[in-house]
Amino acid sequence: MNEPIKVVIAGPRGRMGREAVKLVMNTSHFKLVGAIDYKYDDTTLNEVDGFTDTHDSVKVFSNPDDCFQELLPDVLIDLTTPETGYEHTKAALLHNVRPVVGTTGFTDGQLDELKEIAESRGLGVIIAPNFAIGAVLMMKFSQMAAKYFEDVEIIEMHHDQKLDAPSGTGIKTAQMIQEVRTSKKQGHPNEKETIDGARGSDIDGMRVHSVRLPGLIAHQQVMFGGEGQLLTVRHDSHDRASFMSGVRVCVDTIMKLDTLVYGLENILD
Ligand SMILES: NC(=O)C1=CN([C@@H]2O[C@H](COP(=O)(O)OP(=O)(O)OC[C@H]3O[C@@H](n4cnc5c(N)ncnc54)[C@H](O)[C@@H]3O)[C@@H](O)[C@H]2O)C=CC1
Ligand SMILES: O=C(O)C1=N[C@H](C(=O)O)C[C@H](O)C1
Repeated sequence: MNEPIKVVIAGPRGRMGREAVKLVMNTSHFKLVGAIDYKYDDTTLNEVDGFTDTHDSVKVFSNPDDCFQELLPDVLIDLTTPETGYEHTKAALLHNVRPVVGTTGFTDGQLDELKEIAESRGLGVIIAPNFAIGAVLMMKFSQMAAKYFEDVEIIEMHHDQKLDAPSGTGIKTAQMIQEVRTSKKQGHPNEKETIDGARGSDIDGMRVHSVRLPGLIAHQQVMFGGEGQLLTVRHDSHDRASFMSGVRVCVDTIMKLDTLVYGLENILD
């Protein structure tokens, strides 16, 4: 029998991290060997609020280098914050650990740098702004529609604890649309914002609007306007469990990659 894939999770106490801990613990060919958390250094996960005795073999580290050096994991799943996630991803690669990154908010420069490190070491990295299969389809359907409708506005809606705006999904959707849409500055040429930000952010002339409200989880609506018609493509994540089948596919796939893949759509059949 093959050895299980040894996984470390960064951000285990977070909303996504807790789901990922469940996923890894409940997948027979994955083994959760460690966690990275800026608190609880040198403990085991069962000593952390909300975890149980079943987590007593999961070592917690605050320093990612110590974690990778001691545990020699195969894969890091990072679900933290933009700057921390970038540092963890880089550290993982330098220790020959393959990162599956759900954390959003990386800059283009950071993505380029991580790709270069990954390729120079022949290691896979997956950076997936959205792990939900439905969200990937929503992005692909939007890309299909954008071939025929060049006027598009993206409305992404999230819980009010989210740090980055626009969301990773909003940016990725705009980038996928950009691949097929003739560049266009939308709206009236003389349009003027009388209050800053009224028209949202601007990606290649498309507008991206970010809604943040308690009660929301993760939702996005892409609206296409044409003469006498409106097309809306929408996806809703009502539960963070919606992201976990994508995380599982990434952990399974990453062992076969030797470069950086940005977006789950690139590894799905
Ligand atoms: N790709 C996807 O499908 C999804 C991505 N996300 C992204 O995942 C990230 C996490 O989201 P949530 O779980 O909602 O956030 P959260 O705020 O609930 O969790 C973040 C966790 O990171 C931990 N953390 C912060 N700094 C750290 C450090 N230096 N070392 C170790 N841990 C540290 C915090 O303790 C916290 O537990 C965000 O960037 C979010 O945008 C969220 C949902 C889905
Ligand atoms: O922070 C979140 O919650 C989410 N973040 C990701 C993003 O920025 O797109 C994915 C999903 O929308 C949930």
